Amino acid sequence: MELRNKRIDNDTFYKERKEVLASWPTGKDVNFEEAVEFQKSIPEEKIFGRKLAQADAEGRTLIQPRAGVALYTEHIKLLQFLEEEGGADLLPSTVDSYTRLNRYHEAENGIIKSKESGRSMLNGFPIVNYGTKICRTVTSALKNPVQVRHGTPDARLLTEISIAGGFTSYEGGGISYNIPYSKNFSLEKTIMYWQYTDRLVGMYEEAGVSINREPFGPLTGTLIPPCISNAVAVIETLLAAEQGVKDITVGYGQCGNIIQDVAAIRSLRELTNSYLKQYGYDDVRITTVFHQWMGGFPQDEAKAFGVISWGSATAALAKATKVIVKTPHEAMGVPTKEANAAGLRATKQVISMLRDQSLIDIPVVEQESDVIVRETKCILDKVFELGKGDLALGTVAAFEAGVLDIPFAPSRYNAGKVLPARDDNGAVRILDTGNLPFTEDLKAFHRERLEERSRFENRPVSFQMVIDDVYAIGKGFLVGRP
Ligand SMILES: CCC[C@H]1O[C@@H](n2cnc3c(N)ncnc32)[C@H](O)[C@@H]1O
Repeated sequence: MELRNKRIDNDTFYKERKEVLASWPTGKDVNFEEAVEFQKSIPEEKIFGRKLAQADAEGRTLIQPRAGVALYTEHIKLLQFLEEEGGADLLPSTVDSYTRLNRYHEAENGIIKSKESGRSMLNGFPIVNYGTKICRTVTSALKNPVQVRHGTPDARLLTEISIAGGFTSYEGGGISYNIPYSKNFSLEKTIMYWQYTDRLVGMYEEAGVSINREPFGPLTGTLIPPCISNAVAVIETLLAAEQGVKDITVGYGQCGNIIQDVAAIRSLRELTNSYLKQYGYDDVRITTVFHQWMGGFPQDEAKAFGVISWGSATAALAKATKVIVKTPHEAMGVPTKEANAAGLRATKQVISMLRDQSLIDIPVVEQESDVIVRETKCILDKVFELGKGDLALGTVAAFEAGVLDIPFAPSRYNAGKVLPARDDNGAVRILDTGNLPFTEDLKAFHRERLEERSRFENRPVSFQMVIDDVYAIGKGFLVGRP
């Protein structure tokens, strides 16, 4: 089948579905009609998109951790602890790395070794190996809505089992789970794989079951200019809407300058809604998610709580619908349930204290947001032009041309020409725009902001600034001063 941004027809979908469900034994337990009935039996308060919509209407920010362990009995205890002791409003199931690479045999071994050793030998929850029934045991044991979080380029089987298993939200996208995660995965292939995922979600929607979708906002999580992550979020939203998805949460990873971060969320919401309207998708509900600091974390737990609280404050002041919470064990690895719950409580404390304040309409945020909107439009207009109106084709062509270019991404399909660096206030600017289709005034804006830093630091604008900014985090700073 040729790549096109066109709704997959039923015959093509069902033919592909046969292969997908046959790719691991647990696929045979998935029955669409039965799964629709199961999803319809899930109580209202556990439908992910409903809880997001309610919070968004009330201007509240919900808190959600990442969490996943190998043994499903332990995974239930972990998630119950996070909602009881952590106060999580929304729950995850973070999938292990083997499953993300479709290496289910190794995930199986991980489960066996975890049983033998009594500890989790996987860095997440192996949904495909457990299958529909055990996933339903997990999702039914919890009070709050549960979302599948992962990083899977080919997530077709994972989607089937996740939704049949009672999860009501699903993260990822054909760009955001490929370019920042993989070296050799063809972008054309992963966009098509994720059109399958979104078509399946569309079919559940048409059967009366609403599943929330969440493109992965932070990308490589390292100095990503908001216009680039916003462009990817809008593209994945439009591709999903074409397949019938109706409930989407667009996301962004904290960069560190609070004005820019608030403006990023404001512009992301504005851009996503305006492009959906422009392309005729009038019935898609949009919410936003802010990811707490995705860069390196201090080992010292007190300092880690400082970073967590700073991200919580930014999420609240940006009026993000949801914030993804880090833990004081971030520098060490998979957190204990106690550390994970502590991160949640610290976050909720700050979110609650700031719930009556907002920075989204202050002039400096509006100005920054306008710049991000203009930059993102330059990129998206070029993407459509390269695709001669077809967004999927335009996306592949845009990466080939470096019109879409994600800093520090491992993928060989990524040009890697764009070089970000922080300005004197720590906002992420673009030192080398590579082939980004910016207007001259936008290029001048970035140059001026970096020259301001150069004057302050008495050194030329150079690649050294990029290196210093990457290393600054480990030293507890944002701007890498000489
Ligand atoms: C792109 C997401 C990276 C983040 O995802 C966290 N993460 C990964 N796996 C788990 C897990 N099994 N439990 C709790 N957090 C987890 C990492 O710490 C990192 O912050």
